[in-house]
Amino acid sequence: MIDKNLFRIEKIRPVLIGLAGLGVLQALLIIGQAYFLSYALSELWNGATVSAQYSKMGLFFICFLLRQVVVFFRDRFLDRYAYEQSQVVRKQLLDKVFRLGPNFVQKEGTGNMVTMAIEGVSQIENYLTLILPKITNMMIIPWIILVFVFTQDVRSGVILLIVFPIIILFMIILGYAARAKADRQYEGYQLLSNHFLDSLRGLQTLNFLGLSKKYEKNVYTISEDYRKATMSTLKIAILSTFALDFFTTLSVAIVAVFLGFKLMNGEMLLFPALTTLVLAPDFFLPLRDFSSDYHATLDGGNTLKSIFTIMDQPEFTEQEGVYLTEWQEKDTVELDNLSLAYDPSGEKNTLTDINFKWQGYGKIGIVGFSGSGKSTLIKLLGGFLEAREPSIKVNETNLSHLRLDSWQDQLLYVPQDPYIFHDSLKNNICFYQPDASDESIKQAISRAGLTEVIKELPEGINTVIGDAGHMLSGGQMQRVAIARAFLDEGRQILLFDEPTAHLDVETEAELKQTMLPLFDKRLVFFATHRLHWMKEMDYILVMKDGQIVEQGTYEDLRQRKGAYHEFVEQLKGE
Ligand SMILES: Nc1ncnc2c1ncn2[C@@H]1O[C@H](COP(=O)(O)OP(=O)(O)OP(=O)(O)O)[C@@H](O)[C@H]1O
Repeated sequence: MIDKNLFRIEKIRPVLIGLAGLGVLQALLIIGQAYFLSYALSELWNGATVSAQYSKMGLFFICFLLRQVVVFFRDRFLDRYAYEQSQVVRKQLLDKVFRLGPNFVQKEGTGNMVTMAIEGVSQIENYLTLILPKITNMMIIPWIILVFVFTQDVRSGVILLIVFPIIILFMIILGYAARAKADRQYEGYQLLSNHFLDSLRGLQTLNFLGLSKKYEKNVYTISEDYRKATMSTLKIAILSTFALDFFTTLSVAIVAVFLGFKLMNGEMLLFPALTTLVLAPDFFLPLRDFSSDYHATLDGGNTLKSIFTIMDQPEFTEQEGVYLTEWQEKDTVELDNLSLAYDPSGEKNTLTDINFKWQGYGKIGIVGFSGSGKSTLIKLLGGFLEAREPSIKVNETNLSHLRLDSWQDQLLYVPQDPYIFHDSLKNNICFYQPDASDESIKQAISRAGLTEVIKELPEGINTVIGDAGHMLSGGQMQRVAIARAFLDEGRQILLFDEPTAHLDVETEAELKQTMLPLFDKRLVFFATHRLHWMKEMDYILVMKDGQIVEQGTYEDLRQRKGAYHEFVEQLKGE
């Protein structure tokens, strides 16, 4: 019944112990309330004066007030604790997602990740605030009350004791049903989040293809499924609340009937009978509280479970103490029979038996058909992916991945679709070099062929671009990424993944002239379909089905008439 994931929340144990202490205090105050109220009423019944009952009534009110004060301060503390811990969970989640890298986000879905980190974390806050006091109260208060009831009337105690497990059994059965429904609802929620974001992103394409109407239906169906799952969870929730209310009311009524008979038969005095009767609803109250909020917390519990499942995802192998010095002429990098899979637990490799060695600076071209593994190789070199074995050798160091600050700080990565932040064009260009001088920014802009583009922007270089800002074309975005590269001359290792795929031939030819000098005295990996770049490369890797099928200099490959030649001929034929 208690969610194991709760124990993974920071400082939860002292909080639970504190809540248990408050539970004991509340139970004593409940008993105090019932005791003094019943005492005063039975004295009045026996003919005592009202004024003689002031002290008992005063004690009753003190117990009552203290109980409210305890609950008030407990809830205030829990609100703060739940807020703080939900922020901690959010931070842990984001740190973990950063460590797991972009492939993980791709696999899980960006929409799902975003809702989990924003709305999901609020659900966790709600979950903690509701569930923690309910659990501790349920485990403590009824038992203390029960012990007291036994001291007053054994038969009533026995009735309460028998009914308690029956209600728990009902709660478990209905709870399982509700959980199954809530799990389905949560899956629907994740699907809906991903689907919604994908649809928004793809709206332009869908419109273009004339498919937006058809897709509208798709979105409607998924939303409807989610609505149905929510309604079905609610049905169970309402049913279980009704069942619990019915059983607890029935139990209190049975206790009342037995007490009534005993009173009529003169087997019992009014005071213990009244105390027992007043206490009976409070005996069941924590159980009802727990179960009525249980359904409201299921989504929070599910989010917590999903977040901890992400936290448990295996990370890249720890390579502590490895430090790679700045890349120089003498340095070597070697991939020795390297194999890699996006899903390391699966059999299928994306890259297989990759062998390649390079020393010092140089331009290495990577060519191959779509899906041959070029981007994957670039991502491996960028430290975003891990090989199956430690098959990467940098100088004398054997590594299974290059996610090392000392390596990544030297890198400059220009992907196929560079990410443009919602920020000014200037800040987007200064991404790697926030302190760059205006002069060097201007130079980088000019070399990346962005001068004319900037002239057309309403606020020039200070125009806000990216999502919800001024939109750039694919080619312009690539040029922003290339301008980043021009600006940061300190980085020695450049990784280009189709950096000119969105550019027209003329722009590309212009850019090529300014880009080539950037490659001097650096280690450059350049993946592309545009074969004219290969003439400029010192060495070429030809990839097919995740393997390097041929490698050598441009001249070598041309003369060899092997895989490269075949690739060129096929491209010509297309
Ligand atoms: N994130 C991913 N998860 C699982 N498989 C992936 C992922 N990214 C790529 N793949 C698979 O890995 C293989 C190689 O893809 P990769 O993107 O490296 O090819 P590529 O040669 O760069 O293609 P392109 O020229 O079209 O960019 C493909 O079969 C692709 O489906």
